[in-house]
Amino acid sequence: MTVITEETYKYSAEFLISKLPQEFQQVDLGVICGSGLGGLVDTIDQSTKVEFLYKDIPGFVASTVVGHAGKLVFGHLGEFRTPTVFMVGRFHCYEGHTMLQCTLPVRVMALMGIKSLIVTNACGGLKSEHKVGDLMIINDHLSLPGMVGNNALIGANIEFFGPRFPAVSDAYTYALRKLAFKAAFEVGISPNDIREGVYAMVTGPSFETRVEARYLATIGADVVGMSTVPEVVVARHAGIKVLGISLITNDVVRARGKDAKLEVMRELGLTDKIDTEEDTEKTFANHAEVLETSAMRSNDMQRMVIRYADLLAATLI
Ligand SMILES: O=P(O)(O)O[C@@H]1C[C@H](O)[C@@H](CO)O1
Ligand code: HPA
Repeated sequence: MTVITEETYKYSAEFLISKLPQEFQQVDLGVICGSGLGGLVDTIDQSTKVEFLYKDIPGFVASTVVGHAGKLVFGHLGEFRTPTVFMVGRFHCYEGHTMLQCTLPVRVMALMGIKSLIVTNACGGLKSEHKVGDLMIINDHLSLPGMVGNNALIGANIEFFGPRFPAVSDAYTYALRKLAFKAAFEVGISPNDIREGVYAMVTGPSFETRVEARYLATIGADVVGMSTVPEVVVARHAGIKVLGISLITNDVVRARGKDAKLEVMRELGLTDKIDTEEDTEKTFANHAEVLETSAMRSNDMQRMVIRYADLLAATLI
């Protein structure tokens, strides 16, 4: 396995800087586009944008998931033309990449000067009040892998980026969350369609079982996904402020599912012995539905991110 050291990050950043025009050698904002959400780069000034395929950047691994283009794009975002670097497609642990490989681009962005990062993702909603297509501003996360030994910062600490024991109890900056809601309302997103809550990370790639989904909801999660948290932890370690936006692309199964015993009792006419009625509702998560919902809502999310970038550029946060 390739060893990733401080030099690896610096080498990647120097490679990019050597190929970029002056205006993008230092960038202010980073954006990580989740499943099906890469269309944001079609909204930037196409005449100045510069693209690199991940496979051509030293240190980067390949992106293998449908809906993740696999390119790093530099461009001007919004009316204030904020110099921005976009990851169009991210790396996930379930692709077989380590946490260090998945988060390498965040440290490269840190070396290129970003002070602020927007992470977006597609996720499953765990709460009955969620609707498919709702947006959620992340206000906290629950890292299932991180809690059981797969934290993105495991290994020798690179002091150059940050301290051995960084605090992440306030990983999602309050002022940025406020700015994101302001941006959302200003572009016409209804308060009924955007929420604030907790993102739980699981590694995937299998979706949750029904009881896993109930468990996640019980321990405090509002939505569940397979990414984001490692990037956020590494960004916070490097002192980068983070805004997280989730798009609820599917309703995660919370029902108990069909009860085989009851069904057979019904079939044999033993109905007088049935004393409970089980919930038989069930749906199955699938990646096609995730991409379909992303496509449906990506326009709103793009307008919100553009407005947010302008509000951010106009403030001192
Ligand atoms: O990159 P994100 O977190 O948006 O991708 C989600 C999680 C899985 O990779 C995939 C499941 O459909 O979409
Ligand atoms: O239901 C889900 N579970 C986990 N990850 C996801 N990413 C999109 N939807 C889901």
